This record gives sequence, structure tokens and C-alpha cells, in this order.
Amino acid sequence: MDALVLNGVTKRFGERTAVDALSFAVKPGEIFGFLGGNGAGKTTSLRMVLDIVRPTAGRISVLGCPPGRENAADLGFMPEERGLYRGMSAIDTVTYFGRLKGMSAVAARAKGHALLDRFGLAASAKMQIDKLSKGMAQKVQLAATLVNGPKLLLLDEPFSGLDPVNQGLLEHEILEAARGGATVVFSTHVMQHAERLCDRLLLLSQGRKVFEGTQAEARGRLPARLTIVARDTPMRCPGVERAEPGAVDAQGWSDYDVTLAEGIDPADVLQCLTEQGVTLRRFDQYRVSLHDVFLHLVGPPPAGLADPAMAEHAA
Ligand SMILES: Nc1ncnc2c1ncn2[C@@H]1O[C@H](COP(=O)(O)OP(=O)(O)OP(=O)(O)O)[C@@H](O)[C@H]1O
Repeated sequence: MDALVLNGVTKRFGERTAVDALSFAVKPGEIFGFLGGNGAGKTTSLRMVLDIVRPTAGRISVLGCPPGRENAADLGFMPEERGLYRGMSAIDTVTYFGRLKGMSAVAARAKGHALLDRFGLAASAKMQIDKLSKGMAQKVQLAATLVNGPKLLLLDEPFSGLDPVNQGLLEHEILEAARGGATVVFSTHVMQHAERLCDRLLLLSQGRKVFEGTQAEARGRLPARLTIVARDTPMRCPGVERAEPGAVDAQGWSDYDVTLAEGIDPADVLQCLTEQGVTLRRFDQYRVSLHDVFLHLVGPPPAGLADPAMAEHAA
């Protein structure tokens, strides 16, 4: 049984279609990246899975049940808008969330202390949430999400607001949860996290699915690019679509910026060049990133709109 299934799910807010006939399935134990730019419909989709908002059309199955209270004890949700009681201590907060998920007070408190220790917050366990830094409060929220050992973890932009060390800690926790058998769905517009974590991913643009599959399949959507240093043009090999020569040096070597046709394996081009007796001084494949795929499938953001994914990429 799939851990999460969306079947033709649409959500309209008045005239605006936030999610448009969205279908996908997440397998048990998978780490599934839910990717898209600002306003793509990620949060709305997760809210429908949690029964916070109802779909206009379509069906959703969460651990085999319709969204609702039946499986709340098996879910862990970290909302994008972090919401903790500011006057409560860190440990009481985590214990409270455990109790909400049906744990005994003793078990929830013990697990809460273990998680806060693991997150470097042992000394702050009794501090009030409003005395903690934003990143520390976010780690308390993560502990509250994990306290019940959920079978399905839904994390909405979990990395935002965390420094690089704590982003690493969160990545580690996601991998650990999946190793322990949990299914993880997380939304992000930062491709690097998805690149390090996801088994499969879905790319959402203006409420519509533009891609679903593995990272390799996503990269396969872009033609391979190579840098070749040779004395002859590689254009004679089948599958080479473009080969832009750079300056030729005194010995006759030239840099070629090569684009292959879709689906052509660079190894076949290398073999062809060898068979044709083309001497090479360099043959490098440019590794397509998810960021490149994102731009290819979704396009750049409108002028003047800051895109955090791009900003991080450039950094
Ligand atoms: N309650 C609401 N009423 C009206 N429109 C809404 C509501 N919630 C979301 N929307 C609209 O639906 C679209 C999708 O929003 P959503 O928050 O799901 O996107 P997102 O992918 O999570 O974006 P971000 O990365 O910016 O958080 C947006 O155009 C948003 O304005």
C-alpha cells in the first residue's frame, strides 16, 4: 500500500486554482521531495493531506485512509508557519505534542528529552519558547514532529530559517527517519537539499505537476553537455547536436562546448571519437543539477522576483 496517494486533486480559492488536477503516489519508506517555486501550491497540497483544507475535487489517501483524525497518531507534520506556544517550555511543548498523538505523559517526556539532547538543546529543555532563538525554536518544533515516531513525516519548507549546521542536522534526521522505516515528504524550493535527500521528487509549477520521478530521470530531461579539447570537431559523431569551438592554440587544440541530443549517452560519443581517431586532451561531462532541471522545466522567476533557489545556487 502506498503511504500517500493524491488522485486528480484540485483546490480552488475563488477564481484562483492553487492546485490543479494533481496526482502522485509516495511509496512506504521513500524520501519524496515536493519541489516548486513560491506559490506553486506545495503548502496547499500538504494542508489537504492533513485535512486542514478540503480539496475542490479529487481523492487523497493517507496511510490507506482519507485525510482526517483516524491516522493522526501515525503522522508528523512540521508546518511552514512554525506555531508553538511561546510561554511553554521546550520539553513541555514536545511532551504536549506527544500526548496529542496518544503517547503517555511519561513516554512523551522521556522521548522529548532524548530528542532535545540529540539536537543540542539539553541545557535549554526548561527554557520558554520565546526565550529561544528562531533556529532553536525550530529544532523544538522538529522534536515535537518526531516525538511519536511517525510513519509518515510531512515537512513544509523544513530547512528555512536554519543555519548550515542545523540544516545538516535536519538532513541527518530525515535520513534516520527513513532508515527507521518512515516515509518522508518534504517541500522545498532549494534544490540542493532535494539533491542530497530525495529518492524521488515531484516538480510543481502553478499548481500543476511538471515532473515526477527519480533524480536520474529528472537529469535525463536535459541534454548532456560536454567540454572537449580536441584538434578536430566532434560534430561528425551521431548525437552531437552542437559543438561550439573556442580559440585554437598554437598546437591546433581547441575547446569545444558540446551539446548532445536528448537521450544520447556521452560514453557513446567518446567511443565514436576514439573510433574516428580524434585525439582528445580533455573530455568532461557537465553534471546537470536539479537547479538546471528546475529552470528548464519551470523557467526563471519573473523579473524582479527574488528566487532563493537561484540565490543559493549562485552563492
Ligand atoms: N487561503 C487561501 N486563500 C486564497 N488563496 C490562497 C490561499 N492559500 C493559498 N492560496 C494561493 O494558492 C497559491 C498556492 O499557494 P501555496 O501556499 O500552496 O504555495 P507554496 O508552493 O507553498 O508557496 P511558498 O513556497 O511561497 O510557500 C498561491 O497563489 C496562494 O496565493
